[in-house]
Amino acid sequence: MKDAVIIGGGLAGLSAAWRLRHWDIQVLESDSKRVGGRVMSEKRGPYVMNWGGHMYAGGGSSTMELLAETGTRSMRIPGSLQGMALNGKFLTTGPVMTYPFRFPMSNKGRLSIMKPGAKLALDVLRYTRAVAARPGETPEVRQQRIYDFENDRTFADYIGDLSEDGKKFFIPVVMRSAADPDQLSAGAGIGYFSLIWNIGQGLGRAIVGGASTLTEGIAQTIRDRVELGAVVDEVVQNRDHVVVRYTQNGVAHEVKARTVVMATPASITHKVAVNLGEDLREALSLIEYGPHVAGAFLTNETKPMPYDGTYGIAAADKSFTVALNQGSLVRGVEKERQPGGSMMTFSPASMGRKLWDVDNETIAKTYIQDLDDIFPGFASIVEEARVEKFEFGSPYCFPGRAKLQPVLTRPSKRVFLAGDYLGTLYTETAISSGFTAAQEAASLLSTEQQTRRA
Ligand SMILES: Cc1cc2nc3c(=O)[nH]c(=O)nc-3n(C[C@H](O)[C@H](O)[C@H](O)COP(=O)(O)OP(=O)(O)OC[C@H]3O[C@@H](n4cnc5c(N)ncnc54)[C@H](O)[C@@H]3O)c2cc1C
Repeated sequence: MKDAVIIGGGLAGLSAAWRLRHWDIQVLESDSKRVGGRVMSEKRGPYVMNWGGHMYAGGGSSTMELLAETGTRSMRIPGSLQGMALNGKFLTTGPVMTYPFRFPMSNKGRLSIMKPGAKLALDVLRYTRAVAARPGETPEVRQQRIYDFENDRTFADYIGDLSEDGKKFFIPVVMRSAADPDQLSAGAGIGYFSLIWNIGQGLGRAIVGGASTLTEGIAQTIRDRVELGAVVDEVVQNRDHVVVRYTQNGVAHEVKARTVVMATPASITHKVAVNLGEDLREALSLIEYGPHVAGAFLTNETKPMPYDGTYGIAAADKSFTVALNQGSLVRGVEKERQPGGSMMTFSPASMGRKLWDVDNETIAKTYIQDLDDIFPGFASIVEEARVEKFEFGSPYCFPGRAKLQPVLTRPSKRVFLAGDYLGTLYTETAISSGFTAAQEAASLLSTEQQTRRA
């Protein structure tokens, strides 16, 4: 019997595995080629091509703890996070509040942005005050308050009708959540503006050598205990052990464990963990994810580019909502501009759904064309391009999500849940929930070990 079986080799599962590595563990990952899940990057010389999570939490976070424990280096993301391309102009500096006056636009268009902009600015202040950490409270209490903020209506209901210019300005920001404005809660939408306008607060670091350095590094440490291509079909919790059934290379397997960490997306956990409490299984079935389609482009320019010095570039009227200059990480440490670069684009929510059935090569061409519209000449410098699709791109906070949180996070017996759907900070939630699940499993294992010895 294993001490712990960890199901899912994404960031949550690997964080749990890392903390449980001194026990007799096994990690079961359905992908037959790689661990990492929605963390996916590949190195190309000094550059990194990236398709998944790219911005990580800083000081005081579980992410920083994991990076320190695993000896993984990170850096503050260099470059502006507030680039924006609209109506043929690219802005990258100055307060975002001044952008409506600096983009080419009719006065009527500008005026139509002012009213929702002012309303949002006030509510961002209210949000920032409401969600600030309070002395003595646990992270769980704060998390519940974040979910509770304006959780009774959608962002579309909150913001009301927007002009065409207003839509270009506000909707791409909200859609980065992987939800459309009529799916996302008003509070989560306001939270996104708080994140963007307060620039980098929360997630502002990058992993040196690419995000997969972290996930592959952990997998390497526990390599003989990671099973790839192992699709878990059923998890049954019993009084003193858990039975895990999985299929690998067409062969059915069964493994017994004292504890299990379920670090799969919520809908898979719902399907597989067949005898968790009914209310918990129902809560799992209600979690919503939006898709992400992501493109990565390695470039071979030999001269400075207009986006040097900018990391995040919001785009309106394009096939992606945001372009992320991965080359910025090299720019931030070089003395002289070196040749080459790396760009990432992504299309969340309905934009991703629109591209879902289009073949990846065509999507890559569309992305390149759109990047070329913003940065003329871009198409001629692309050396390598690849698109990846993520069905469970990101979980998002919808109206009513807040009331599921107590059920999802209540203490369990032997099956402990982990994954980004348990909170609102994506990779940071994945890691912290992995740590919590590992701690609960280790605590039970230690108690039972002492009982057996006694
Ligand atoms: C394009 C994109 C950009 C993003 N950008 C950011 C960002 O900048 N910052 C940020 O913080 N977050 C970002 N995210 C989100 C972030 O990547 C995720 O929050 C995080 O990686 C989730 O980790 P996880 O372990 O919870 O889930 P996953 O990574 O989904 O891991 C779950 C694992 O379970 C495996 N699995 C599924 N079913 C089974 C089964 N039946 N049996 C065994 N294994 C199974 C999967 O293959 C997967 O490896 C982004 C995501 C995408 C797609």
